[in-house]
Amino acid sequence: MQTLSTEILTRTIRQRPADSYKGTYGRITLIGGNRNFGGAILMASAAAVYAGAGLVTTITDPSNQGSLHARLPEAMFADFNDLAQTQDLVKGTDVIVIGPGLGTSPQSLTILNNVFSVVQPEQTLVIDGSAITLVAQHQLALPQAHLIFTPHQMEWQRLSGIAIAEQTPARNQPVVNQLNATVVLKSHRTQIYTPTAVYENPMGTPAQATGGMGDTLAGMVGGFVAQFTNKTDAVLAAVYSHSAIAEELARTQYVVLPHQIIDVLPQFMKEHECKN
Ligand SMILES: NC(=O)C1=CN([C@@H]2O[C@H](COP(=O)(O)OP(=O)(O)OC[C@H]3O[C@@H](n4cnc5c(N)ncnc54)[C@H](OP(=O)(O)O)[C@@H]3O)[C@@H](O)[C@H]2O)[C@@H](O)CC1
Ligand SMILES: Nc1ncnc2c1ncn2[C@@H]1O[C@H](COP(=O)(O)OP(=O)(O)O)[C@@H](O)[C@H]1O
Ligand SMILES: [Mg+2]
Repeated sequence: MQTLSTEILTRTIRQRPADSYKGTYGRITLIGGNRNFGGAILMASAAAVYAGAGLVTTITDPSNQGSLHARLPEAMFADFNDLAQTQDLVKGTDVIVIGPGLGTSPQSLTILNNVFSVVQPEQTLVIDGSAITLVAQHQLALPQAHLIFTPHQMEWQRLSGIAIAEQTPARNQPVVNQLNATVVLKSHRTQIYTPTAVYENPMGTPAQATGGMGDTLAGMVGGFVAQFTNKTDAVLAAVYSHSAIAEELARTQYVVLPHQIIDVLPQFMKEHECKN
C-alpha cells in the first residue's frame, strides 16, 4: 500500500501550454440527476468545469436545466430521456461520468444501458453512485473502456459482494482485477485500487461527511482524467486534492460543503501545478 502525498499533485497538474485550446483539455459528458437528485449531477458537473475540463455536457432530467444554467452556464445541457441524442453526445466525448443522482428506477436503468451500449474502448468511463448500484443489482455487463468506479463502502459491498467489515486489500484486489478497473473505495481513509497497486489517501476530515461530497469527487475525477495524460495519476491527484482542500477549509469551518471545495479548486490547482 502506497501513501499519497502532495508529490502526486506536482507530478500530475501540468502548467498549461500557451499553444492550446479547449479541445486540449478534454470533452466530458456527465449523466445523472433525476427529478429528485438534480443537485448531485450539478455538483459533479461544476467540479468538472472548475477542475478545468475543456468542454462539459450535462445530460439530465429536463427539470434540472434551469438550475444547471443558473449555477453553471459553462455546461451544455441535454435531456437524458432523449436516447438517440444521448448516444450521439456520448460517442463524441473523451470521458463519461455516469451515476450521480441517476436513481435506480426502470428509467434510470434504460439510460444506463443506453450509455453502456455506445461506450468505446478508448474512452474513460467513471461509474459512480446509482450507476454502481444498478450494475450490481442487474449484474450488467460492463463495456470495454478505461473503467473507474467510485463506490462508497455500501456501494462496494453491493458490487463486490464483500461485506463492509471484510473490505480488506486482500479481499478487494481480486474483485478489482476481475473488473479490470480502477476502484476508488471511499471512506474516511479512501483507498485507490488499480490492477497493479493500492494507494491510500492520508487526507480527509469528518467535516466532509455531507451529501454531495462524493458527487463532487466523481466530477473532479472526470475533470482530471480528461486533462492529464497519466490516467492513474489523474485519479490519485483528484482524490488527494478533494480531501486536501477540505482539510484546509476545515481549519476554520465545522463543516465543509461540496460547492466550497469546487469554488477553491482552480486556486488550489494553480498553487500545486508543475512549474517546469
Ligand atoms: N443533492 C443530491 O442530489 C444528492 C444526491 N445523492 C445521490 O443519491 C443516490 C443514492 O446515493 P446514497 O449514497 O445517498 O444512497 P445509497 O446508495 O442507498 O447508500 C446509502 C446506504 O449505504 C449505507 N452506507 C454504509 N456505509 C456507507 C458509507 N461509507 N457511505 C455512505 N453510505 C453508507 C447507508 O447506511 P445508513 O446511513 O443507513 O446507516 C445507507 O443504507 C446517488 O445517486 C447519489 O449520487 C447523494 O449524493 C446525496 C446528495
Ligand atoms: N469522516 C470522513 N473523513 C474523510 N472523508 C470523508 C468522511 N466522510 C465522508 N468522506 C468523503 O466524502 C465522500 C462521500 O461520498 P459519497 O458517500 O458517495 O457521497 P454523496 O453520494 O452524498 O455525494 C467521499 O469522498 C468520502 O471519502
Ligand atoms: Mg455517492
